[in-house]
Amino acid sequence: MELKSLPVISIRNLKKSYGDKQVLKGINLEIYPGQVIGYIGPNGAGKSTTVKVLTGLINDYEGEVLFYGKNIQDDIISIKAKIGYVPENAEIYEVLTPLEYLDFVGKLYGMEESHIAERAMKLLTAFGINTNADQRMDTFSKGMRQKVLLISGIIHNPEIIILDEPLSGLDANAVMMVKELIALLAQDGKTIFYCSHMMDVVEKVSDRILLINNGEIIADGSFEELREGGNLTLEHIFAKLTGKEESNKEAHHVLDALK
Ligand SMILES: Nc1ncnc2c1ncn2[C@@H]1O[C@H](COP(=O)(O)OP(=O)(O)OP(=O)(O)O)[C@@H](O)[C@H]1O
Repeated sequence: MELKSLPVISIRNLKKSYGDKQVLKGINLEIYPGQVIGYIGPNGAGKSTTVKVLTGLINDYEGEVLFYGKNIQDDIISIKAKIGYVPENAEIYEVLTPLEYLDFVGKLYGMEESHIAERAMKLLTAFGINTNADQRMDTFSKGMRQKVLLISGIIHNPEIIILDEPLSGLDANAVMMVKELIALLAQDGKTIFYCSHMMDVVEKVSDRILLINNGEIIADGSFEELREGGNLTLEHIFAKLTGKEESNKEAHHVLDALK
């Protein structure tokens, strides 16, 4: 893995607890420009909690998080302007149209009004929903809403893009398009931090995969490195490293419980 210049993000001994439950147990990471990080782990492992720390939504943690060498706690406003964030289960203002919503988001990022409308229309066209630009989003399908959310995360052309399950609800064509888009954004020098349970997608789009389990990073490397010369899929590597190779047995237990 080629490491370029200074890290965009440095996480040092990050710990986070909810009450007396520690969910991040001392995470250390350096993330470099242009990297596509696939952040994977079982349900409840701590992925969304990490993302919330990185996006400034959680600030009662131990350890340090630096963006371009600056502590995020010291300069969260200017750091937020450089980040595009697509949250999992985001609330979207459904009574608005995509153009109204994107205008609102663009203004939050300090974009010029004329610039927002032009870029929003281009992005809506690229995602194939330009004909719905003036339609209220409470009439939208799940995938259409997800596309608007994705657009709202990149409309200000951020340097760092943080995606929490961005493909949820998207059809196969849109998934392919987003996969290609992630690769192009990375070629363009953007740094991408991407949480997902879709192992086949993570395997293809990430140049570095981080596996978190019980609040600790237990694997860090390219797909080839994690495979260690073997021919396992990422799904198998995930099961092996998280000690869940018995999904077959678990499925039988569920069925037994119904009898
Ligand atoms: N606001 C909260 N209050 C208390 N506990 C929380 C809170 N948010 C998350 N947790 C707990 O922290 C742990 C990590 O949750 P987190 O959402 O980070 O996991 P995740 O890896 O994103 O999981 P998933 O894959 O299911 O989305 C879980 O045990 C969860 O119950």
